[in-house]
Amino acid sequence: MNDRVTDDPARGHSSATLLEASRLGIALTPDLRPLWAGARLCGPAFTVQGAGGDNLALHHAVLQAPPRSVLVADLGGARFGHWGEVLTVAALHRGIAGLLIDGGVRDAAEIEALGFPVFSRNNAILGTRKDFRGVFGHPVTVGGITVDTGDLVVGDADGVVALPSGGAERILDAADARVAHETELMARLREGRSTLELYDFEAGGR
Ligand SMILES: O=C([O-])CC(=O)C(=O)O
Ligand SMILES: [Mg+2]
Repeated sequence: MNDRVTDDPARGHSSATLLEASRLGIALTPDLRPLWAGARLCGPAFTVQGAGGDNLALHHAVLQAPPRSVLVADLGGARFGHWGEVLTVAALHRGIAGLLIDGGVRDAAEIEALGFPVFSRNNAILGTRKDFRGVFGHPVTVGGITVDTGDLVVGDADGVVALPSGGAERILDAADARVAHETELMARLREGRSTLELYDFEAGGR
């Protein structure tokens, strides 16, 4: 294992592996996308209830979230630039691991250059009001899934999953087993076996 994986609260597993291993409905809508190619989001959630078109809650959240946490913010899907380069620099300085936002962000190129993982519903230029101070640490709904503070959020090129904090260890152990099994299967495929026989899809005699 390399250092990145050792350091990784999700043991380096992909969103797809974690979803399959969980056997739960923990996948957010595919409409929440990485802001830049190669972004990987991973860490315990710190939840933020904001108001669409208003980003004061995010300015406060950066100060309240613990280091290594992922800000998980419900901005109602609104098409505004709720987050940009300035907030990214502030978040990086405080050791925040990334942002998952049901709403819009801006400054995509600058955020990519800073290497800060952001997953959002849209990119939008329009600036925001600064009126609503936000509610923190309570369950929020993002991408159709309820996320609570402490849930393990993992996002990559395929999408985002949120593992309930109480079940995360079980899911990670199941993901380890799934990866080991698939590594074995792929070795058989390289020897010339087929997916149909290895998975026994047609055992019913169709
Ligand atoms: O308007 C804001 O507070 C968001 C923003 O542009 C930035 O973070 O650069
Ligand atoms: Mg800005």
